[in-house]
Amino acid sequence: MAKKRTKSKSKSTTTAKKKISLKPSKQNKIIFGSLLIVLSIALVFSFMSFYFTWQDDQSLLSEFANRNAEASNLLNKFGASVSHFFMYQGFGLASFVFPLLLAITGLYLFLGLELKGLVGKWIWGLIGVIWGSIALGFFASSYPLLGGLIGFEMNDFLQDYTGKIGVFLILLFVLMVILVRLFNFTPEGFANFFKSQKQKIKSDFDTPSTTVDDTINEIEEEGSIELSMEDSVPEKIDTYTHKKDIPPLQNEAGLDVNIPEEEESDIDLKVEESTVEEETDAKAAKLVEDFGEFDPKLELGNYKFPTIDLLDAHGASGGITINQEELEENKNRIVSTLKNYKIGIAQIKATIGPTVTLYEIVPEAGIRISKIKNLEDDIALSLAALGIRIIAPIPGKGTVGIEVPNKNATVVSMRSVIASNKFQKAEMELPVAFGKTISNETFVVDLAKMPHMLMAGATGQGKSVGLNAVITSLLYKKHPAEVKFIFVDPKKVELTLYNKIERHFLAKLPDSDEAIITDNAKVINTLNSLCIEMDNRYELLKTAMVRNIKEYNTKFKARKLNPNDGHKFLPYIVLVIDEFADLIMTAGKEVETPIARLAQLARAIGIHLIIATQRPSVNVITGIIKANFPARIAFRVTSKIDSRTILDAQGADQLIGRGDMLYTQGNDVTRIQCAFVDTPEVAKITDYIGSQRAYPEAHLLPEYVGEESGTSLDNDISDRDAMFRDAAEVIVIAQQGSASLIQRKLKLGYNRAGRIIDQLEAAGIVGPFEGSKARQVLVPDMYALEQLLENETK
Ligand SMILES: Nc1ncnc2c1ncn2[C@@H]1O[C@H](COP(=O)(O)OP(=O)(O)OP(=O)(O)O)[C@@H](O)[C@H]1O
Repeated sequence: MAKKRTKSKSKSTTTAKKKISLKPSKQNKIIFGSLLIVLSIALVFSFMSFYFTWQDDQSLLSEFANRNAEASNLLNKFGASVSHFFMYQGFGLASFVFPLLLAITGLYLFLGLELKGLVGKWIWGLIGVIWGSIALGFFASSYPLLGGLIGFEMNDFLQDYTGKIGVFLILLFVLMVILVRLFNFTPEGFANFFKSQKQKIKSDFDTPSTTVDDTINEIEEEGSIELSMEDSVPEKIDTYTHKKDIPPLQNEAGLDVNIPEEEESDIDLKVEESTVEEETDAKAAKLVEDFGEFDPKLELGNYKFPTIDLLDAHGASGGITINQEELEENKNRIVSTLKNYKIGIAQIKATIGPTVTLYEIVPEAGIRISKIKNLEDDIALSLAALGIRIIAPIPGKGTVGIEVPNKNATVVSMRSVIASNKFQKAEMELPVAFGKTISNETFVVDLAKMPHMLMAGATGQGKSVGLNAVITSLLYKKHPAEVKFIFVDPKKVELTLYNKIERHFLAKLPDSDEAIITDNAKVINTLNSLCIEMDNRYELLKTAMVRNIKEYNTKFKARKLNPNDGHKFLPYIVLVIDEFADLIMTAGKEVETPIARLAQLARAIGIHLIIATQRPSVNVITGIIKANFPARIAFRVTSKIDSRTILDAQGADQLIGRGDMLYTQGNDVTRIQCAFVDTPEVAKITDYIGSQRAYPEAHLLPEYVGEESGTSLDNDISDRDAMFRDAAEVIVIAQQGSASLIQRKLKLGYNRAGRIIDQLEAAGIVGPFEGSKARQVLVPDMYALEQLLENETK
């Protein structure tokens, strides 16, 4: 029953809604507008004749129903009654405002203008009516017809409380409010108005016919003129052209008839500009109305995101296992250890995390935190546990933190972090769920904001798992149309699983067979191709007049960017490089330069880099790389120096391994237990995605013709570098084909030496590029070189 009632109720509300939303048709608007205009004319006639006939008609007022009774008013009994109501019993002469308001409303309807602007007019009109009737009641109290009954009574009422002077002042104040708010009255404008009037009159006398040019000159001489509004001109503009939203027009509308031509054309220009923009907007709106917003996911519209049951719970029931005894024991050890160093504790608090428990200590008054900091190593030694980290003080808290590993660490499963509310509800571009913090909160960050990530850790400490956690997070949240990965995997085994999702999620060079890059030489081409992609994307952003990929894609989805002009939906590109050390050792500058370039510039256009390395030494993580990777992750490393290299702080050497990691993005260092995702789980996910309908091929990156590809080498003797012969000699004597040797011996720049090496290759003096090794020298000695060069010139 109750259900029925609510049903019927909701039905009635929907029909009511429907009724409300029914817009009057254009015809109805015209009819209603005409009715109001006619009514206003009738009122004007009635009101005007009322002043001549009211005495005659007064006796007839009660005989409205009597058909034979005839009134003297121009509109007979109707006119007499309405006028009596408005003029006599109402507001007197001020009632003329009503037909004016009716006429304006009628015109708005008739011309089909937006009715929003009417509200203000009615409010100001009613204020004007009340003010007018009171003012007339006050100034013409002996002619009560002028102020009407309301004017007379209100005036009387006010005078009883404030006296004549009070009423006068109130009227003056309200007049001021009306002038200032409605007519933008300012003292300067007032003065200027009189000044210009005076000058006009003067010039009228001096030169009877003033040209438009003269007026312009006058105005220019006076500089910028702030003019007060002049009676009905702005109103006219408002009512008939509805160009209220162009302030300059309104302000200058106060000018007399001699508005300088240029000013007018200036205004016209502005109007045109806005209409052009409006036009494109309107076009886009029309397209959106017809076809809906552009949906990049449409091509794979049936794509199903991986389900949570593809991931294992890894035995974790969700709770953390730490017993009270262990807590108590650790507390006692901390207290007694600190006591040995004469550090009293006022308070101690424990926060239990998945792998470590944080004991927060408030030292007794008078104990310096620096003392605890100095004793860091001794305390760690006394507590005799692996993986103790002391944070003195905890930033922003003023307490000292001691992190002690739990005896039984809890595995944080990827399943639990993916299922967490925080990840599911994350409104991020590229959400990454790393794991859980020490306070057992799921740690989710936006890769798009990082914007690049550096990951380091000794072998076997959880780097590959960490990389998989990042990739899995993105696979669970993003559609294949929104993100593309490029994987560089010199170890050839870690990322091969992702081959199955090549046509969904991977990007590759047009000429390559494998999407996952295992060959270091190909990395250089890919990086350079990414640089080209970056430049192309910047160009697109520039033409679209937006600042970043998010704005660009929003604009593209709203169909404001024409695909015929080269615009397209841009997916995010995530470049993942495992074993970066290996890469930098073999290719050096050749990878460092494009990586640094990408890291510096690619954030706005949606290219993000994730670099992982086993060896976080300074020659791998160079200054230029470090400076451009603000987000760093350290798994356990073997030395304090490595920790400093990666985090600019120590602590990574004190981690306990197995996914225990430190994350920093600036100053704060957060300890996190990385989520665990096993290879079989990744296989299940990639199988699940791979079995679905895919794009015809992987996302193609722009083509890049590498300098080392050999195809571009031409053996043009006249084009050779001046130092070519010297370089050849150096190489042959040393029997070592490296550009750096030429650089050193001949004191040349890197680029020039590289060019010379190319020319030497083309001349057959050195062999092709071989990655980490120096090039083979094909000429055994100086004699052979002489002969080779001589033969060339013949
Ligand atoms: N988050 C984690 N939770 C639990 N155990 C983990 C976690 N991360 C890694 N492990 C354990 O550590 C082992 C090694 O991890 P992983 O293969 O990721 O190390 P790695 O740093 O990539 O090593 P390498 O550099 O040799 O590839 C895993 O097989 C797993 O048993």
